[in-house]
Amino acid sequence: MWCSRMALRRLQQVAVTPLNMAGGLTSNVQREMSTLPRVYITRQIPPEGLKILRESGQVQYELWDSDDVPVPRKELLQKVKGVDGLVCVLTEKIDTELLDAAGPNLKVLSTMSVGFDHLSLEELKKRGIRVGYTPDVLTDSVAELTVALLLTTSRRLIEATHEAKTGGWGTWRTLWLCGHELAGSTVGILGLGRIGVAIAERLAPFKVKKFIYADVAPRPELASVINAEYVSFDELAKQSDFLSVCCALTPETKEICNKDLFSKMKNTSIFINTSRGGVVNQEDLYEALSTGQIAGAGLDVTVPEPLPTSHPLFTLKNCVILPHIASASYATRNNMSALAANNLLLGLRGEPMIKELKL
Ligand SMILES: O=C(O)[C@H](O)CO
Repeated sequence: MWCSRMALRRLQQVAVTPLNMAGGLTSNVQREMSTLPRVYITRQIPPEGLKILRESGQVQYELWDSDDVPVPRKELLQKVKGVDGLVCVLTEKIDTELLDAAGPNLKVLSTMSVGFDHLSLEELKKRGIRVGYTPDVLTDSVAELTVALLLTTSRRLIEATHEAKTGGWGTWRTLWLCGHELAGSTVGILGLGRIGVAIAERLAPFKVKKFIYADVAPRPELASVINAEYVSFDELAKQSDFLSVCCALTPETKEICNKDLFSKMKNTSIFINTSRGGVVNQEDLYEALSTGQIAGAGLDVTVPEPLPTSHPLFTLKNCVILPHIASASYATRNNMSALAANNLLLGLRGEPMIKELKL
């Protein structure tokens, strides 16, 4: 079964280019098209982006035509040889090995993600490769999911549906399945950016008493939108009833949420992470959750992804784990794919991209 599915995928992995889609072209047109910049797309991205590329007439592209399995590394290293542009998603490591395999033609990389921890920025910069990414278009979707995860965790919804379905629902009980409420609480944001602000804006109507945030430096403009107070990392841990992680994963933030942070949090606090799993030391989180150091955790991101079903975090009732779906709405994923396509085309034309990383 596995073999035949793999074989099918191989068959699906077709080159979709303006050339082979047009059919019956004159040799002049064919010659013209063969000089178009070559682009490899590492995933079957949502239709909006593909449509933009197809209708641009500006590139010839080939894609790994599956959304279910990532392109195998070996295949990827072959396919990128000599390309002018590359569209990737967050599962592909764009590192020295890959850039060497691509060679000197590669001018533009466009990732369909706001996160860029899968990219070796230094290498890209060294080689003068421009990089597009997809912030802003996913802010609403990520904020919405963060609120859903926070409420699911704090009000113990997964446990509750499980009890209801499996016979644990006896008489109405006074303290059964009690959780922690947002009204009157202090919400802390680690890393205040667009997404943190959007989360706070959505939580404010739940009668949150106070928003606080920690970051490398105060961000008065953003903070004023949600009336948030800048505090130290320690104060963030101590004061937050709900702590939402919104910072990017960088060498500085790697495992910044560890024993030290959890030990300072209240044992009634809820920890939420919708940024990157690498920001958290998962052994320390397990310890904090299993010993009651903190009340609960909601994670949309883990290390690794997928998190093996045998992972100890899955054994905990007070840990809600989602499979990295914060931006997963049809509208947002299409917008991300359109932005990634437009960034690529602009980059290949030598024009400013809509959203370009400053390297
Ligand atoms: O980096 C991103 O774009 C997100 O994690 C995907 O939703």
